[in-house]
Amino acid sequence: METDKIEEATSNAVDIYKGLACSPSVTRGEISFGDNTSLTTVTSIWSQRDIERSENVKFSRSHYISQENHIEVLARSAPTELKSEVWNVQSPSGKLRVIIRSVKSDKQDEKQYIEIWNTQNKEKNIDVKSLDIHGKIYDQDGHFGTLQWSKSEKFLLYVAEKKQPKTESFFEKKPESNSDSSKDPPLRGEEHVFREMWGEQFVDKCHPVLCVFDIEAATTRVLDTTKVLNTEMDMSAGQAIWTPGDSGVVFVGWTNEPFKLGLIYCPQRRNALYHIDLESTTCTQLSEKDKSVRSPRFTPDGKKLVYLQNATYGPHMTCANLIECDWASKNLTTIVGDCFQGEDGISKFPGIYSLEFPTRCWATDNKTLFMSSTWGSKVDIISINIETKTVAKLNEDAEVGVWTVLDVTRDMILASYANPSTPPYLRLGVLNLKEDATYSITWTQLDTPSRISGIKYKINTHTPTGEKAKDHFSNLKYESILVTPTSESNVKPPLVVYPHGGPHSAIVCDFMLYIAGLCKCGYAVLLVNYRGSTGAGKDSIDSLPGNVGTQDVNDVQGAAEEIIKDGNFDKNRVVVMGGSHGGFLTGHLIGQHPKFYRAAVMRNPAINVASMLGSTDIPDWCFVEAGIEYNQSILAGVEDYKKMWERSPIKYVKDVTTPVMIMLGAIDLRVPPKQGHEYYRALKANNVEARMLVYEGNCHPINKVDAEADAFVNIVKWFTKHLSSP
Ligand SMILES: CSCC[C@H](NC=O)C(=O)N[C@@H](C)C(=O)N[C@@H](CO)C(=O)O
Repeated sequence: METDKIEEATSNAVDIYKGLACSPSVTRGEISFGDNTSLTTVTSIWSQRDIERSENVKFSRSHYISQENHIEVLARSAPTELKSEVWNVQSPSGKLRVIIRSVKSDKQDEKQYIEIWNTQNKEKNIDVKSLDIHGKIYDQDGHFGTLQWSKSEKFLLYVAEKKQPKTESFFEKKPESNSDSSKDPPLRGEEHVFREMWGEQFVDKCHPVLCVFDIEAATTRVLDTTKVLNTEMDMSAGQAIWTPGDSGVVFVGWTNEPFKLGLIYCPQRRNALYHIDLESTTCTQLSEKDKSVRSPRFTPDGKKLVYLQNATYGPHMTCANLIECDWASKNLTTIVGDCFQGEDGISKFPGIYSLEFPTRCWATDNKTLFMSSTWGSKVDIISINIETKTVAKLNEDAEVGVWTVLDVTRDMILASYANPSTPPYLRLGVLNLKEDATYSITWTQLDTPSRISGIKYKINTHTPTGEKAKDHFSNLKYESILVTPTSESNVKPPLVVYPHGGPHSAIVCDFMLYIAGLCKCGYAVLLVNYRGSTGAGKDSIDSLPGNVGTQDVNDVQGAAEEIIKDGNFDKNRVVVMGGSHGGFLTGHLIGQHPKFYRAAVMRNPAINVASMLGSTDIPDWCFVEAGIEYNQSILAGVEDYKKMWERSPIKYVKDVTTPVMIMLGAIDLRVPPKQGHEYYRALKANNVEARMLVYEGNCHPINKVDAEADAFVNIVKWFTKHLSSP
């Protein structure tokens, strides 16, 4: 009986996952205008899981739109699969396009090409290796990657790996003396020197440099950014943009010394904004010292430069400030500063929580920009007027979900919208300037949304109560999202409690494959944005470091007990799952509330912060979240290790009775797999049922198509097994 039930549930999970995995996500969108200004083209790039090929397939779509009186979709192109495109960027005039193509040979060695296309054909194709001046061109990695046309359309600006000298063994036969010794001789004995890279998922990114490609000459110049005023700066460069008139480049520079910390998901790394003049090659720092900056953008008239900034070190993601640099005077002004929740809760503007501005983000007024920003448990479109320093929310309250601004040009805005029951779809809007100098948007759906039936969701607001209100941040509110199956059955669905990772991130009302899948399998899912999550004010974020393992655990448990008290769920059919810091919280929840959860699943869990310190690419995280101020010269002492252990789930493993399934990415550099092994051994030592899955070739997210699919079905199987047993 029980086995049949498990088999049936597993088979059902496979079918449900296969169906939902076809939902594509949009990665880029661009509005363009042909010669005929009445015709507008929207080009979008999508990514879709292909389980049979076990890869994410990329494809493009086009919508052809008339906007005579209103926006009307005249035609849609069929999806076209994009093979091997790393970048695809149209020139400012629309007459040219550059594609960076990466082709793998049978021997799996990768070749890259710079392709220049006009509207008829491919004009140029350059083998990057033949330039012999830099390594691999960086992709759109969200931190370094850049590909920009100069306004003149004669040059390209991109980021590539710095060229490395050739190396050879000490024992290599020396060349004949008459051979050409002018070439750089290979360095002997350097083959095995450790080259520091930028951590998790950036293992091939060690030293990015800025490159300017002359299209006519088909030659590249690597910019020297080592001399900042009179100091020698060994830095990694990225996020580069042309200055007005193409006379220089503005870029973000990360110091490589004293050592590199993991960069992905960590926009608090110490860096600065620099300007290099292409004629004099002088390099000057634009931004304040000891800050973390990102996403520089010039106004269309070139008079102002804006960028996002927050404190360095400390919580890895926090409230960002919008800084304006007057280009003529280089004077800096804070346009939007830190925002706090205080007594008003999350209803008022909580501050800017975003990794970047859209590539094009300005209205034609040269002073209003549009961007997406996390606001509580959703993502809204906000406008920021840099003249009046005012912020406004653009999307209607009724549409609670995730709005992503993809492109803004000629007072048109392209965005995608999604929510837990609706995969992302495109909306094109016209910006309408109102009398109060703010904007409204008239939207047109470019596609009919493919809503998934049987799923409903709502946002709940929580305030710490009772025993859980003992900490001195108990005035701060926090949210959860309850995603529920809408089946007519009067059987109460089992509840999955799901704390997010980070901890300074947020789960938002997006379309999430696992959550939709669990819901279609009959589970309700409670996604908890505990205090310390982004999108709820800087005071909320600052409340958590030093209190992990208690405050966040109490918030998740408090939300779960509140929801169960409403009577819609059976308190004997509650399970818990989480990844990374969410796995950390899962361990705490089953250790501190041992009889509350029937089963648990952890993905790459942080188990023992003390033992993680020496092997993670984010040692700063171990200090900061344990409440210890960090800088890169700090060395942990006994008391530091004690504090880290005290805050870790391993401290409570002796009280765990809940069966646990651990899923590990074998090449995870963020939370090394040995963390999961440590917990697995401790559970087995205490005769607690434990199952461990190790996914070779997977990093911290475990998001390779086959691994992600396998993990989902194993999760459903694990929960079914332990909810079926008495
Ligand atoms: C975007 S939040 C994660 C930022 C944090 N980075 C630096 O400190 C981090 O990687 N934390 C992990 C321990 C973690 O919980 N990661 C989350 C979110 O990426 C996860 O679900 O993997």
